[in-house]
Amino acid sequence: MNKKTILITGSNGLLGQTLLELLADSSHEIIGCGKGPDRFQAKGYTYYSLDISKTEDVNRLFQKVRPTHVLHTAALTQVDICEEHPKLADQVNILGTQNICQAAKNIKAHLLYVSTDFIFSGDKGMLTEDEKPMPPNYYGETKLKGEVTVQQSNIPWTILRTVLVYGVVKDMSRSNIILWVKNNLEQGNPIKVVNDQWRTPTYVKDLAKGCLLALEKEATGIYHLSGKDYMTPYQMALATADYFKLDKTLITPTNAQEFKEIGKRPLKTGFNIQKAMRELSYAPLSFQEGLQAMMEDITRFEQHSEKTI
Ligand SMILES: NC(=O)C1=CN([C@@H]2O[C@H](COP(=O)(O)OP(=O)(O)OC[C@H]3O[C@@H](n4cnc5c(N)ncnc54)[C@H](OP(=O)(O)O)[C@@H]3O)[C@@H](O)[C@H]2O)C=CC1
Ligand SMILES: Cc1cn([C@H]2C[C@H](O)[C@@H](COP(=O)(O)OP(=O)(O)O[C@H]3O[C@@H](C)C(=O)[C@@H](O)[C@H]3O)O2)c(=O)[nH]c1=O
Repeated sequence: MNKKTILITGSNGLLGQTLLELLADSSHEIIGCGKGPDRFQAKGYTYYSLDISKTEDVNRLFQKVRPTHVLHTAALTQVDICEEHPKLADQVNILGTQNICQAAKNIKAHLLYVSTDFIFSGDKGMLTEDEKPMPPNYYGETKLKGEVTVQQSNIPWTILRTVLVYGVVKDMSRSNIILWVKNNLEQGNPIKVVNDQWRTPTYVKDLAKGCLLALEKEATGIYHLSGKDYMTPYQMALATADYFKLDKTLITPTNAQEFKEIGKRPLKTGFNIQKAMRELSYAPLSFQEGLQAMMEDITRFEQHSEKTI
């Protein structure tokens, strides 16, 4: 196998830290980069602080480490912040991706860009890769602009779209619905959860494995990498309560009409993952298996933190 130099942007994030964990014993050279200091703090990679919106910094790092493959996960992922602060979203998700694209082009690297179901309108679920994008919020618009930049880059490119990622890593920059449900129910807080949005929730390790399958196979084009169960957040919340043996009566169904979020969420998304299963041998866990795997991750972190106290 030819040795690769894999640079991961946003390596402090949920997906980024999971990738670093899966690549810990890789024979390739692994480069992590993110805003500020390294928050994963483990072995097996070299970390550089990099704000992707700083064009010169991006060029300097790429010229220094000369990655053969770039896994671009960095983004402003808080949908409501993107809606309220569009210029900040532009800086990170549009200019940042332009910077990564140009720097990758200068060294002829293979660019793999992680994108989202939020580029789609929400009129139709279980979407294939050729569905027409129509973003319902500003975050989705910026991620779609990133896709267009990548597709026009004239270097080997891969777009890896995913949906409602859940999981746990050492130091999280944002929560996710499963952790949010679990933590609220453990504290006895009543929660209202929408039952008219539809997703295929994705366990973060499945997503990371899918990204690495595409990278190893040098696959190009667009792939949908998500979970395989088509569910509402309300169903996810009930399943989470059942799994962690928490009080389901604290969960009340609501709908997107009543539950107002600043950035409009698409009603129906969810991905048809047949292409990734066929061409990448992608094989995600079921939601139940994902909860089990996440539980094991949480236990491992709790044991690790007891050791380090
Ligand atoms: N989470 C989800 O449900 C979904 C995510 N995606 C996509 O997957 C990718 C990874 O998401 P996920 O890991 O969940 O999100 P996270 O928010 O956990 O990770 C994103 C990372 O990007 C970093 N980042 C933000 N701005 C910059 C910047 N200017 N320069 C460098 N790094 C920056 C963040 O830094 P910091 O930690 O300092 O904030 C964070 O570590 C994203 O591209 C997202 O659009 C797609 C669909 C669903
Ligand atoms: C906080 C909250 C969320 N929800 C529902 C609404 C929403 O559909 C779902 C997820 O909640 P959030 O709004 O936190 O997640 P959201 O910002 O919708 O997550 C998105 O993140 C970006 C990065 C993506 O790319 C998307 O694929 C998607 O995963 O849970 C409730 O029903 N009640 C609540 O109180």
